[in-house]
Amino acid sequence: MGKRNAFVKIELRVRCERQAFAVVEKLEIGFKIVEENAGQLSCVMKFGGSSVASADRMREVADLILGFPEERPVIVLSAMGKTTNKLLQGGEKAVSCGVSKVSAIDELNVIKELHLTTVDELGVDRSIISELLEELEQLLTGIALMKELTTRTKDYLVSFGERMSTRIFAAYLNKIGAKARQYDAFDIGFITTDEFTNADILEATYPAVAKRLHGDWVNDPAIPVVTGFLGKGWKSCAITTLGRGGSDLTATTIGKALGLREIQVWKDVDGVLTCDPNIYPGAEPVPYLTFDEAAELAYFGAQVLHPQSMRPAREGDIPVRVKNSYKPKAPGTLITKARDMSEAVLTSIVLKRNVTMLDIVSTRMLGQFGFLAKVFSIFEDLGISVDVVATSEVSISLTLDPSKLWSRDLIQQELDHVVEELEKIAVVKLLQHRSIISLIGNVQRSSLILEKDFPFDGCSTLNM
Ligand SMILES: Nc1ncnc2c1ncn2[C@@H]1O[C@H](COP(=O)(O)OP(=O)(O)O)[C@@H](O)[C@H]1O
Ligand SMILES: N[C@@H](CC(=O)OP(=O)(O)O)C(=O)O
Repeated sequence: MGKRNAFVKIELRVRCERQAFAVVEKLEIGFKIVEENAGQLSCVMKFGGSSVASADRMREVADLILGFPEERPVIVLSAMGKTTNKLLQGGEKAVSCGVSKVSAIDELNVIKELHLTTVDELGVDRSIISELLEELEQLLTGIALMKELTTRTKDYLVSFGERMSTRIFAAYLNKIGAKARQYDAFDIGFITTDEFTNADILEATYPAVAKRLHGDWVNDPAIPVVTGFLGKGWKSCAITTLGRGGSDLTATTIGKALGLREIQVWKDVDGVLTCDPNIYPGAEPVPYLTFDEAAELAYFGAQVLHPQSMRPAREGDIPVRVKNSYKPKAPGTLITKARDMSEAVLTSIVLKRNVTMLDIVSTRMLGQFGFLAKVFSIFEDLGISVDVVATSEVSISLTLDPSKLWSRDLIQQELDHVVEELEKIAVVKLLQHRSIISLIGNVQRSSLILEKDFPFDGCSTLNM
């Protein structure tokens, strides 16, 4: 089958969104085409908000990228600094401030100031973001008029951060003579579920993104600068986001889509550390991790990586390197499929806060079968995912996974509903605002880890 025909077929499938993710064999054609041309775009470099927080930082990041002339990277950027938080805070204020006060919202003015100053300091044209800034103010006015901020509107609102940072950075690269092209992820095939604020990437994304980025590169090579964090809902066709920190997932998705050699995520720390440096400043970099370890770590609360971001990298078997954009020479952390575990004992300690716990006890079920099945079918019916579970014959203690919700807190209404349903079969105790401390270590040596961390006098040696 000719290359062109193959792409036409894939495009038809992508357009027909309802069927798109069911046609796995078509994806293979897409990957083969990319493989034929391997060696062109070589890696992904993702820079988080702290790495592109100002004009100076953008200059440094540009120097860093151009300091690897042998690479032909795809660049993925987050919003500048704390822009996403500011957009959300601005949106919340707009709900209650009244239409006439929108232009005075502090957060709107801070965002305008930051982006216009950056544009001016980098010497690029203000016109690349002026329309977006106007559209942002109009959106906030719309929110003020409606007096509501839905999750769909939230996603549209926060998209301005990445849409502006990528436009500014691509314009700057062009200005200094490194030909670059800006892309909005939602326009190049990032197709997601319609779960606003926490959408999942659908399979149809991979061939669509590969086709667009690879096709443009072959026709007219220019460094692609892609918005992290954003997608397009497959039913709604509206802008979606991949959950907080979702630009890591954008990067690994592009890495897999194009079958690239390496995915680099550049942060403001020396890689993945032994624990959160905000809790223990003595945390040290972990040189090597497996995809599974990194996924566990992210899932159980290490803010450094998006919980879903390891999946595409693992599926594509593409190494992920976590590096410090402030200290590019630091070795960082290399995440791969396997590593030498012979010396590994305890790799990292992770804290997950604001966890909701349920103690479910039913003595009526003693000696009966089906208790666990009944409990879990309630969670299934209510669409709530369970995190950690400990069971005995008549009781279950479990924690609920808050990661599917923007605020990382289950909303009270949902909890009341769960408890109401469970109380039909058991006595239920709800414990909120708990924490989980997870030890990510070598499972083969778990007894040694427990012996060292929890000596039998009952005193934990954990120092957190
Ligand atoms: N185990 C950990 N290792 C490294 N950083 C961690 C860890 N746990 C929490 N962090 C925090 O994660 C931050 C980096 O993640 P994030 O802010 O999402 O980066 P970026 O915005 O640059 O992508 C660090 O500044 C650090 O404060
Ligand atoms: N800007 C988004 C997406 C993101 O990935 O950001 P960062 O890379 O700065 O964590 C957020 O703040 O969630």
